[in-house]
Amino acid sequence: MSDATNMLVDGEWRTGVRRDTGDSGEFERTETSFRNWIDGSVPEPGAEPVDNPEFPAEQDRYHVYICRACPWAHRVAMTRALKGLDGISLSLTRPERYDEGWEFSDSEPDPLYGADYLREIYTKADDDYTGRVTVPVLWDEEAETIVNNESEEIMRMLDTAFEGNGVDLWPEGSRREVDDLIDDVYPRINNGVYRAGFASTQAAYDEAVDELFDALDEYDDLLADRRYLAGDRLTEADVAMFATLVRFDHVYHTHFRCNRRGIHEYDNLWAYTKDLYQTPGIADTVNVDHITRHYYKSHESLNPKRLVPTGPDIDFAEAHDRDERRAAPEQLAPDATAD
Ligand SMILES: N[C@@H](CCC(=O)N[C@@H](CS)C(=O)NCC(=O)O)C(=O)O
Repeated sequence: MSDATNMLVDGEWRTGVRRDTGDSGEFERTETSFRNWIDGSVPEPGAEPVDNPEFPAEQDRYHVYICRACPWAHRVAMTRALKGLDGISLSLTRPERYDEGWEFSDSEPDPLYGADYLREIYTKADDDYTGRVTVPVLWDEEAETIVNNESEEIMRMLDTAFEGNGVDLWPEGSRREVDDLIDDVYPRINNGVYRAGFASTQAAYDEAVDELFDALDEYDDLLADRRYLAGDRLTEADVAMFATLVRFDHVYHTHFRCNRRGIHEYDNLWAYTKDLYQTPGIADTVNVDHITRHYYKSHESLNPKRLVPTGPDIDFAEAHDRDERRAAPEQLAPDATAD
């Protein structure tokens, strides 16, 4: 079985490139390709800080390209905001992605090079590049190259290599637990919705949906007596989880057919989603209009008429009851980062 994608091949943009995806009808995500680390990053619990003078940890040297619709890019935008890394600049692609891939718009032009398409940023880094042109991208303005385009690694770099004026999302003492949570949430929930949405056989879809809702039920239970996934501190695991939960009812429920329940129908997951949304710095990173426009307009195979549904009528800013599960005091008031 194969499916078509648009990508760079030897630095040239190609549409409709066939990719093998296996016989089972299961969606398989391809690897990303720029995997450098900023000097001083700590990639894993117990690891020595990375020694890489090529990419020093100077905030004003770096830029992140994201799309507000993308859940992987969203983790990076949230980490930047919560950690208070104002020095790292950020810019947006337009939400829709058609045959030309991610585009910049007149209202949000590329601030560095005035590029029309994100693929120009990839070929500036490597004029022979073969691969998908994805967000997020961590760009080094001085070396004029992509440092890394893997969200989990960028999140970890922002958290460990740079001094921000906000909160530490990977606290000593819970690092292993946070990584175990991220490793559990990724296949079952973050990528679980995609496995359901892009399944191409009934069996693959059924299995993906069962696994997804088993995981959601489990996390709803876990959040009954703890404010955040790792206890009473907000961590990278919450950032990763929130990126999927905040998209769920508007997009994954309908577009990816994850419609057994909405997040607003879970007591704890819904209150938790509102709690995180209302954490200073987060709401500015959420753009429901970009989220809905992206998914419903960009995946022609799932939604050929590209109509954007108008519901559901839910409000992330409404009251929740989780305040009494207090966070550690130093985590309560990060300086929100405007972007
Ligand atoms: N592994 C990457 C995945 C990023 C990713 O798949 N981003 C999507 C948007 S949600 C994208 O840019 N897709 C473009 C494409 O596949 O051509 C990460 O987590 O950073």
